[in-house]
Amino acid sequence: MVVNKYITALVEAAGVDTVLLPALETGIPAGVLARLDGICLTGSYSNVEPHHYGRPPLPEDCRHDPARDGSAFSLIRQARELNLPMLGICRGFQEMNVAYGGSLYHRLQDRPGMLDHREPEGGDTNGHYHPAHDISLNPLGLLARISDLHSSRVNSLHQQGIDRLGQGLTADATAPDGLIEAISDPSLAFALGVQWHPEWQTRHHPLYRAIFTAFGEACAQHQRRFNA
Ligand SMILES: N[C@@H](CCC(=O)NCCCC(=O)O)C(=O)O
Repeated sequence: MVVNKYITALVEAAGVDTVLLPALETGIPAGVLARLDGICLTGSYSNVEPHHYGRPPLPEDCRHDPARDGSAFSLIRQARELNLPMLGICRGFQEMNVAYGGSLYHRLQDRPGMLDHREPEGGDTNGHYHPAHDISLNPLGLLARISDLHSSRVNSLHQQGIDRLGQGLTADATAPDGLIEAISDPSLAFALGVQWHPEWQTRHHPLYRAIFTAFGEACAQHQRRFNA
């Protein structure tokens, strides 16, 4: 399943048609991605299983999704091989970092000096996706290039976060507590991951809209080069 806000942002702000791929623990079969022009890895309340980054299991009450892990890591590997545009959001951002050999912190709110990055308790959905903390953008990163911004304020709905940055990734933005909030792979045409949720009401957030617009442009360029 996918929450409709992702589809709305992809159609309205990226201008792309969408297909949903299944979560398969054995991964997405080779050849599927050659027929696509980009992939968007969405958020999920489940967590990447720590054995993927060499850490002990999380507590029993933490939600896992091995099928999602299997699909995501096969999609990221194939997208890198094909230089297929890739946008990772929240869990998708974390999957990208792990796929590049990075690792994750768990329960950021329990770590000294770290902000509580979870969504506010109670309230309505709009409140959950309200801007929660500032980010500083790396002027050399993809995010700064596509948004022309030095800083912004973003929503926050997560308790895991990047510990070790994956090999070959650039840290494109950081939170006030130093947590990496955006990553990119400069060796690919377009590979961007963000810890927050830019799919939420892209019409009202120029940074969020710029992310999807740039992703859509990268997909269109890929189609012109490879699938015309
Ligand atoms: N489980 C991870 C990732 C959290 C995440 O993706 N949250 C958003 C889910 C709802 C949505 O898609 O908006 C973590 O806790 O860090």
